[in-house]
Amino acid sequence: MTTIDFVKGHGTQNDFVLVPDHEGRLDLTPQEVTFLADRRAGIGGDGVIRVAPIGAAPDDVREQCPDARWFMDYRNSDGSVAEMCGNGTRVFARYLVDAGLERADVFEIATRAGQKRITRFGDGFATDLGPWRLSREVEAQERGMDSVVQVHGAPDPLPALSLDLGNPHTVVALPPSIDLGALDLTRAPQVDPHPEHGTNVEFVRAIEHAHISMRVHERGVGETLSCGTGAAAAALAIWWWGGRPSDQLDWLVDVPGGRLGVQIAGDRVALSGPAVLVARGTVELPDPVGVSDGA
Ligand SMILES: N[C@@H](CCC[C@H](N)C(=O)O)C(=O)O
Repeated sequence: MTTIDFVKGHGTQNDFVLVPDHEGRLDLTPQEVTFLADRRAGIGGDGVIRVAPIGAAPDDVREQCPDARWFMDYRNSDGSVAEMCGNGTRVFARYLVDAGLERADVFEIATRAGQKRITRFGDGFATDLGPWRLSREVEAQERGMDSVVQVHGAPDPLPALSLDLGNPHTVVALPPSIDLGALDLTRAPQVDPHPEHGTNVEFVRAIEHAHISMRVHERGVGETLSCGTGAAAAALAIWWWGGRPSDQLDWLVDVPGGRLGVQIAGDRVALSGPAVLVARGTVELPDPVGVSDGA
């Protein structure tokens, strides 16, 4: 039986189990991740974040992140690895600062989607998510959409735009006839064409100038109460469809778990919002499947 420390935190109720691994010795298996993320049998979270020193990161991550001291090793609750997690970067930053591992107001962290700059911001942190791009540039420019999404609660497939923020997103602007709250996201929306590596799907309703609300179905998780990269993708898609107005670069994105800020700067985008740690303790990891102590 292996006992490990954990810290529980969230950013706008996108919640994570953080696993401090300051020596870089842990290698969490998918089964251990699903156990930690399990809300009944384990601790519970949308994702699991191992806090590892940069020296313990994969070679390609270390090469891309020359100024980072800590690696955010992010996994979805189903045990899959994701390249990026926007809310996760802010909760990871909260952990590093509270633990005294980072003392500056601005510092870099390493992710599988490259180095991200963190800045202290109000009661939370802002993350420069870096460059974003349309996943299928040519078609999207011509038609403003590149796929369709079928979701329970909408009678017909809805046009959508795919964006890459280090991880994949598909954004749907809901027509006025469909209530955002009426969508059934207990089942995964069907995206056509189906992205090879899956996608996070955001459903968006405009509220007013540069202010939207959103629900999300996350790849590897299900519906979550917030998604940071998803909020950035949603603001970017609405901005794109609106003709990229130069006076609409600072966005508010309301999610079921709170409110996020998104700042667009050309081909880069930043995310800001609160990040809190709420609990800490120790947990015994279950024995690996098929291994018993012989008792
Ligand atoms: N909640 C995250 C995104 C987490 C990863 C995502 N589920 C994926 O598989 O890409 C965020 O705040 O960005």
